[in-house]
Amino acid sequence: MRHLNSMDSDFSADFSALLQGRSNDERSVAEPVRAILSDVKERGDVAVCEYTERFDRLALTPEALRIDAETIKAEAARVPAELMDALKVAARRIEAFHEAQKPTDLDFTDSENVRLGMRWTALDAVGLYVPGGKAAYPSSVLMNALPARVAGVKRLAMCVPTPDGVLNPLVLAAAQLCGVEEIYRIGGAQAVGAMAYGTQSIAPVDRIVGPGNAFVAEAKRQVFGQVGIDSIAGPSEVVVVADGQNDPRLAAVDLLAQAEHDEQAQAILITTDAVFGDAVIAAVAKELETLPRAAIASRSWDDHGAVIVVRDLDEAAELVNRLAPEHLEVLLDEPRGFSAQVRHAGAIFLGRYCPEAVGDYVGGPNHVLPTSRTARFASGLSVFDFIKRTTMIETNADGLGRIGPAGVALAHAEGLDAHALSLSLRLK
Ligand SMILES: NC(=O)C1=CN([C@@H]2O[C@H](COP(=O)(O)OP(=O)(O)OC[C@H]3O[C@@H](n4cnc5c(N)ncnc54)[C@H](O)[C@@H]3O)[C@@H](O)[C@H]2O)C=CC1
Ligand SMILES: N[C@@H](Cc1c[nH]c[nH+]1)C(=O)O
Ligand SMILES: [Zn+2]
Repeated sequence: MRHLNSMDSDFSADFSALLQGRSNDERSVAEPVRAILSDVKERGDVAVCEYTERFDRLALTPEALRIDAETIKAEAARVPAELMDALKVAARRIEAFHEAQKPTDLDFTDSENVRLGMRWTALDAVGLYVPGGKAAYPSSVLMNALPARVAGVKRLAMCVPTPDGVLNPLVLAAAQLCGVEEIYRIGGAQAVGAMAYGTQSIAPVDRIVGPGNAFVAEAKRQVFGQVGIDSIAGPSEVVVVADGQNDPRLAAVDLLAQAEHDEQAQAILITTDAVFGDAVIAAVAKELETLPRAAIASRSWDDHGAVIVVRDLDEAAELVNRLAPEHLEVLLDEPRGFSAQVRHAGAIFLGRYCPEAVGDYVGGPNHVLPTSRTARFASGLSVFDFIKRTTMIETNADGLGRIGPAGVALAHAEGLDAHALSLSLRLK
């Protein structure tokens, strides 16, 4: 864990090193991912099966890649009723929030008698990546599938790794709840490749969405162009901004809630109170003594964690904007003023009673969010990832008569005479 203080003379260099640190890690998986993707592209199912045996310790044949309907039903039926109820609470809230995002089409006739429009159409086929290497993510099934359903996508194909062949009943129950029936028990770069290029038994999709570890995130980056992707949603990150008026244990568990996802996850505390910062560091160490996933969380905290002491909240906001974190928690009495200064963050959690875990499960907004500072230009998963725009122009002799001459002039200026003729021959 790095312990920085903005008043120190070497702060600027240390902070830059913190910004740089994780992107170096990410680049290291680019080559292995490239090799896996090209192998899957070339050899299809056979390659997918081989990588699944190697990385998930599961021997498969092409016929067994897909989880059959009977198995889905039987596994989902094992989920206790209380857990099913919890899933439904989450699903209801996620669905309602995404329903509210649906945009309206444009259709109007302007003053020059030209009718203009823009209409939204759902994608035909989408691949949903649900992570499952170090933890199972039923919540990510909901976050992926519900916006796609709300958007009206026809075909939803889902990939979820099943290490050692162990199926997660709640993951399958969540898929069933969302009406997802085409599910493959594969993960990692090989699953992304299979959905992007298609194999003998998996038809290609038009866009791949969903979170995953560094291999999954890099694979999505590399298949972009062949298919669309949502964003780079890699190993989780949180920045917690807190004054000294918080319980150090609460800030500590918020940081660990992120660290326990992955050794590559990143949790950063920014505080105006140095004594509080020290108390949080001690509280993290104490929690790690008993946390079941301490092995993962302590690697993440040691390698990528940071506590940054700043002069004031304005400086905190500046650093948050440079970090462009996936998640930002604002543990202040008046969080709105602070959050108004933040331009770059995937999702913001406001107030002392709104930890990020609210958004991971039951808040409503999506938890599939841009990582590695990509929140500078990217956004979390939403209905917009499952729809696309088509623009429309309709006019008649009158409308063309009004706007056509300017088009003819521009066509001549570009030296494109057929363009000019195409307009001028229609002008009276
Ligand atoms: N940014 C976001 O919105 C979210 C991110 N996450 C992140 O998703 C990730 C989930 O990670 P995992 O549990 O690992 O599941 P995962 O499903 O993303 O990755 C497991 C797969 O990684 C591949 N893999 C593992 N080691 C490999 C190696 N040495 N070479 C090639 N491939 C390898 C395997 O194929 C395996 O199937 C975490 O980092 C978590 O923070 C989770 C939810 C939301
Ligand atoms: N924290 C994860 C999401 C999550 C799923 N389950 C628990 N947490 C992320 O958004 O990166
Ligand atoms: Zn989480």
